[in-house]
Amino acid sequence: MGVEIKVEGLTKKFGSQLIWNDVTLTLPAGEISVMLGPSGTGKSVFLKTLVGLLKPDAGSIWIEGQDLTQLREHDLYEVRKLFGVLFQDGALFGSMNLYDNVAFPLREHTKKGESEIRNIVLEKMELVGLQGAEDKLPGEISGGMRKRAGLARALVLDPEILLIDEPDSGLDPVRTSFINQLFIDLNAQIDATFLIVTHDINSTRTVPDNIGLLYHKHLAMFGPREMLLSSEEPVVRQFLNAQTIGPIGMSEEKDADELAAEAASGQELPPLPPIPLQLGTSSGVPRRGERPPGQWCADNGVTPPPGSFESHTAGVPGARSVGEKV
Ligand SMILES: Nc1ncnc2c1ncn2[C@@H]1O[C@H](COP(=O)(O)OP(=O)(O)OP(=O)(O)O)[C@@H](O)[C@H]1O
Repeated sequence: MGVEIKVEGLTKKFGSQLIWNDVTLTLPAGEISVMLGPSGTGKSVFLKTLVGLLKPDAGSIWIEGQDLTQLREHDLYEVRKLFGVLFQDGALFGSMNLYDNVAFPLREHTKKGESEIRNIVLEKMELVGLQGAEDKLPGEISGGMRKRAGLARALVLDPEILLIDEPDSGLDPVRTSFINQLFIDLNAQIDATFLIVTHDINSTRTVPDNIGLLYHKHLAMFGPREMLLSSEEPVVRQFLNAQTIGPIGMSEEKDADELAAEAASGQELPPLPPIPLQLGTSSGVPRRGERPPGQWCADNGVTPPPGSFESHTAGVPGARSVGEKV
């Protein structure tokens, strides 16, 4: 399970507004990738394009030998079954209880009977820690529970690919850590390919196998976590370390005057912080994309910042970091 997604030269416009141009990347099968980018750079549009809800203006999306951008509506409908999508607010139907919300894709897309549906719904609700909440309405539960219910619904068709839009928006840091741990554990368990859009730097530094950054209408970089976290490329370095100094300004790109003033005042980017350990699964089973800490750096002749791979900063109790003794 878990399929590779190969994106080649993807371009999206709305009328004359270019959103991003010539995006090329491969989401490795069964791994967790994170997509970052300043607000408005088209991260959600990217997810919607991958799942075929929006049509790109150019480029290809290859999944299992088929280019999604060339499929007719009927074939696209079939390929969409490979995807589970978790939208920002869970996108639940307000008038349906959680059970019916989670059961919805099964009733809509399969011919399964109600007793089989019941088994699947209860299994997925348990997987996300929502057992006992079946009768609640979305309006009666917290934002974190709504996200978990949305996740349970995204899982009922056993997706090969999970697209997740800002799972941490509106969540406190503890709940963010719990949902991150849930993604890592699920990924190890169901072996789907994950793409998570987030603004949370802490999560980005510790959760994924790969990181991408959309900036100024293009993909600035995409690659293994250690590659991005050790990158000296100013945009990547500024974003991943949440700095104000660098090319990204309040309105996305600083103008020449702002950059000149920064240079004249002698402001420089602070040194790269240590690369944290990647978070492990809570059971201790290896992650799908697990590699020894520092391997990418060693393979590529990159000296990681001092103090790298000594600890992780966004763990939850009981969570094991890759490389930490169990
Ligand atoms: N259906 C649409 N029609 C026209 N313009 C759209 C449509 N959907 C998105 N846009 C525009 O595309 C741009 C990117 O939007 P998108 O929501 O993908 O950004 P984002 O990077 O996810 O932002 P944020 O981090 O704030 O959620 C915005 O300028 C938005 O107004």
